[in-house]
Amino acid sequence: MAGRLIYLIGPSGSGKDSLLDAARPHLVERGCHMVRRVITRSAEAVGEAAQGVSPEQFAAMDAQGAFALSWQANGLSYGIPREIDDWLAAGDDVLVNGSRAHLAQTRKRYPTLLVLLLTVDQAVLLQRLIARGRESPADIEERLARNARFTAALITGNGAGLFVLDNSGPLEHTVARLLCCLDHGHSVCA
Ligand SMILES: Nc1ncnc2c1ncn2[C@@H]1O[C@H](COP(=O)(O)OP(=O)(O)O)[C@@H](O)[C@H]1O
Ligand SMILES: O=P(O)(O)OC[C@H]1O[C@H](OP(=O)(O)OP(=O)(O)O)[C@H](O)[C@@H]1O
Repeated sequence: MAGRLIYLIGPSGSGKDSLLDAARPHLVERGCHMVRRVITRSAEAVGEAAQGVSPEQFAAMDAQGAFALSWQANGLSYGIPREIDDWLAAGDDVLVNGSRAHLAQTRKRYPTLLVLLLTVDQAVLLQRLIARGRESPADIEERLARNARFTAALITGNGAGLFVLDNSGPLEHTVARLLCCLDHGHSVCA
């Protein structure tokens, strides 16, 4: 039986990378894979341990079929390596750091995917983006505007198969709720 694709989405700065890092040992324990994304962001940029490539390298990898999923956002290209399909075919769960804008296309390819929407209060989000110090003030403003366009529409329009995880509080609470959702389903873990 195919494994579950778990698609973690949420605004930049909501804590997706932090959550993945904190949950990693628990996910590994459950046999759930995580994958390093390929991003046209310099390797020096603070943040997740992504594989940084040039736009030309990304285009070449894409053309060779290196990605199960790929998208553009925030002036960058993102790729999810195709090895996730081998894990899913082997019956293993896979958790990926996804894109809200790409959700509809992802659903077409993986109709049974489980969507986890990480949310955080907009004021908290601003503080976290500033504290992270990765983006310029203009880029932060752009990310906040993008967030405002998405979150409400996602919650109202995509009820089925979409679990909301709030990360405005301590990260340990969010990790516990994530694991509860994966182990028992959302209704048990409200
Ligand atoms: N629950 C939390 N409480 C406090 N700070 C957090 C929490 N979750 C994440 N952060 C901080 O917020 C910033 C953005 O988190 P990050 O994981 O990079 O978000 P994303 O991957 O969604 O862009 C980081 O500086 C991180 O340390
Ligand atoms: O369509 P959206 O939901 O807005 O997502 C667009 C991209 O932005 C985020 O990456 P980003 O480069 O900001 O990395 P981060 O998540 O680590 O901040 C997210 O992981 C997506 O790759």
